[in-house]
Amino acid sequence: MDAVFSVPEPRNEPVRNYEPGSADRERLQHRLTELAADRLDLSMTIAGEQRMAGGEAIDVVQPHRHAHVLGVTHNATNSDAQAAVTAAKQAAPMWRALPFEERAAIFLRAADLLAGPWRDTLNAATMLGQSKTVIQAEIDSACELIDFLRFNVHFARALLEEQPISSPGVWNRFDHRPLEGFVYAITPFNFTAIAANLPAAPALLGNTVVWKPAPTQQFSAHFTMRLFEAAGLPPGVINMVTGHGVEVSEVVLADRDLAGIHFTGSTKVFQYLWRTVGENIERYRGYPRLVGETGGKDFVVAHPSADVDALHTALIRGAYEYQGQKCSAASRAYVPRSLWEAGLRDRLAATAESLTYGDVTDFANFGGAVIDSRAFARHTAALEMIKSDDSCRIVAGGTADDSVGWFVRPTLFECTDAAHESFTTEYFGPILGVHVFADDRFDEVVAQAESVAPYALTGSLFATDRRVIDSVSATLRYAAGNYYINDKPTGAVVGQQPFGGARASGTNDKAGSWHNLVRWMSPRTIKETFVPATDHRYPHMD
Ligand SMILES: NC(=O)c1ccc[n+]([C@@H]2O[C@H](COP(=O)([O-])OP(=O)(O)OC[C@H]3O[C@@H](n4cnc5c(N)ncnc54)[C@H](O)[C@@H]3O)[C@@H](O)[C@H]2O)c1
Ligand SMILES: N[C@@H](CCC=O)C(=O)O
Repeated sequence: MDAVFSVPEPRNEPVRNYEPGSADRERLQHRLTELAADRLDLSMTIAGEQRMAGGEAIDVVQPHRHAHVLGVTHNATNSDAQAAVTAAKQAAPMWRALPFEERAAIFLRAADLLAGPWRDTLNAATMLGQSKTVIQAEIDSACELIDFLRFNVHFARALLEEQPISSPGVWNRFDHRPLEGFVYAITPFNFTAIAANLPAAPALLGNTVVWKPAPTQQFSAHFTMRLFEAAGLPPGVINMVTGHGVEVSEVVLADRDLAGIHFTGSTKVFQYLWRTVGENIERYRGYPRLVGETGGKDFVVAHPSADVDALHTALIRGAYEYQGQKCSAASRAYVPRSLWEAGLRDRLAATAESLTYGDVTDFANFGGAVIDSRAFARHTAALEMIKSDDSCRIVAGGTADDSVGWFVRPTLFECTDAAHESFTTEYFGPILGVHVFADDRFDEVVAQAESVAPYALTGSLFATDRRVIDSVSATLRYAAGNYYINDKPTGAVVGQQPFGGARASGTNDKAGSWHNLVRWMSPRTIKETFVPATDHRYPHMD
């Protein structure tokens, strides 16, 4: 077709409420029951074929009811990884030859399928497999993923329009090529939307992908792959391998055609990937693009002028929604003594104690369980360390119970030592430390908070004094890639608050924005001269 297409204008997908008695709630409950009754084979998908990986079996369970197995997956072996790499390379010429509009249509169709008939499936799978409440699943596996798919098309279309200027007699053009080779997408357990976006964004731009989801997210990843297929994604474009990834990386990171890594997860794993790519650098055809969004130690700083009601809600939601398992979760707060002792401490403690964590299929619960036994052990160790340290004092929670599910109570503790390891280490659970300071030490506390942790992902300032907002925002300019004024540090919306952090938190390539998409293109500059020179001499030579 000869046309310069425009693409549909994206709008953020409205969040549904699932109130008691609503049709949305009834349908979702039905799907929850259906999915919980199954025990799926959670296979790989390579060149469009589903087959079980060759390594040891891994049970995928409900974290809030760990005896309930949702499905079984297997660790991918070296030869499974090799098959996925081969499939990605074989599909590349077909996929990159397809016009952008055809590729975009597949992802726009996936968005519409997810907004409609697939919504309950992805939400139910995310609730059961990752222990998200209905609202946490809805903002992730429905709205954020729909937004990623639609906004990526919009931003990619704008990037394709970027063209150089031309002088008389010459036509200069950019050919926005996909990368030469394949992309390795490695994704975390905690967001179904991130897991889907990491392979989808490079694929939209014409790259083929080897995708390795987290085993603890494999249940919703399985349905995500089916969604892409239902939308018309050709075989081999996204090849999903299962398991822990160690053997997959042995093959993928050594492959000459590795063109990029799209990673979200812990800082430690990203540093391993970066280091290994560095060690292998002479093997590759080019320089692999390394995009990684990683851990955080996200802060809330309160000024004495802060609105206490807003601060209270932001701390509770920011720290305890999804059991503190958002990379953006508030895990350290700095609160002036005047606010703390005038009632904020008691109020926060009472609210934290009142939060119910339980089976997420009971819609009355505020939260579920932490993801697995490894996370549970990390949190219980942190709680023991905090309890045994004289500079810290538990104000609420502090207990955990893994008899039915991996439950860690919402925990609030005070710590007099603002450099304590609990203010620098990411635990990734519902554990919030508060450093209470004399009001006249505010500037000193902000300066210390700015760089005490190695991360720079999200952070919030609560203040009503405009001069304070101005000066603190300047001091904290590099302390967070997503910085909030009078709001919680979680809940970024695609297109509105492009997400990502710097320092140890990642490469800050802002998922769901053109900043990220541009990493998956390798422009070729074309100069065409209409009437080329026919004499090699210059006028000054006459
Ligand atoms: N900055 C962000 O946008 C963002 C978003 C979500 C999560 N996170 C971070 O992710 C972490 C939690 O997620 P997680 O527990 O899934 O992280 P993780 O680092 O343990 O795992 C991430 C992925 O890497 C895989 N992996 C581990 N070793 C590997 C290897 N050698 N080769 C290939 N793959 C390998 C895992 O199986 C998983 O798929 C937290 O640190 C959190 O802050 C960051
Ligand atoms: N984008 C999400 C966090 C993603 C990481 O887990 C938020 O803003 O809360």
